[in-house]
Amino acid sequence: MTRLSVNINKIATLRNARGGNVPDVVGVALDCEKFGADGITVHPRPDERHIRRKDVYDLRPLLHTEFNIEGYPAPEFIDLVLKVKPHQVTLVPDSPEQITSNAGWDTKSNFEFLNEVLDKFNNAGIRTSVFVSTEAEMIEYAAKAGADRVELYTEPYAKAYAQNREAAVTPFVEAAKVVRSLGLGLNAGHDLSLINLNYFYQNIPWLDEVSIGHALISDALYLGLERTIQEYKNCLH
Ligand SMILES: CC(=O)[C@@H](O)[C@H](O)COP(=O)(O)O
Ligand SMILES: NCC(=O)COP(=O)(O)O
Repeated sequence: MTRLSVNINKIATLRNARGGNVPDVVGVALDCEKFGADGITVHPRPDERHIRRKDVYDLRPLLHTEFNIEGYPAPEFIDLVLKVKPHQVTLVPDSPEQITSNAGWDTKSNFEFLNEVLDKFNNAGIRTSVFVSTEAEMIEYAAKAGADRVELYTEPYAKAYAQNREAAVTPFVEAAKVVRSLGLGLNAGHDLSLINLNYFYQNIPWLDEVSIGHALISDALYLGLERTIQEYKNCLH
């Protein structure tokens, strides 16, 4: 079964546009679960432009499904994750000023750093995932550094899908085979949508999890949150 983790960053973006608590980030997360989400993903960025540290603490005791926290492992992030103890932490190589994630880790150059950080989370019993491109060497070094899973950065797939979906998915299928041969779990995310998700899944049915936010929350404006989550789940079988 491939699990759908709903990324609720964009709900926090909307809330932060005004000073109050509308929409209620925790309430929306609980509704995502009620409507069939298998997990909730957040990516607290250092400037708290969407998810705030407080949201992460508020969410933890109330969620019934898997909680995945993504981010760059700066000391404050490591401290937050170790205190909150989510089911999974996903390490992303973003610098603070980035608009959004735009690349996987160079796991070879950052091997010692990743190894040290992964050790901390592994010792705390938190499942670890490392955001990577489809390059086999990057996946191999993520495994050597101690990751339980990798998350394939799917923006290149999403961008190339309209032109030639078979060519778009091929490097991801090859990478997914490498991941499987190394005994790692497999996640994927970034710009997955109702347009491109089912084809990705059909080609890589051993995917453990997809995390989806931007397109899913945008679709919910038209379809409503409950129907949207059901439609994304329908893409995963
Ligand atoms: C790690 C990743 O792929 C991102 O998609 C990210 O979690 C989204 O972050 P923003 O919502 O800040 O663009
Ligand atoms: N890890 C990817 C994620 O959480 C959501 O990415 P996107 O769907 O907002 O592009």
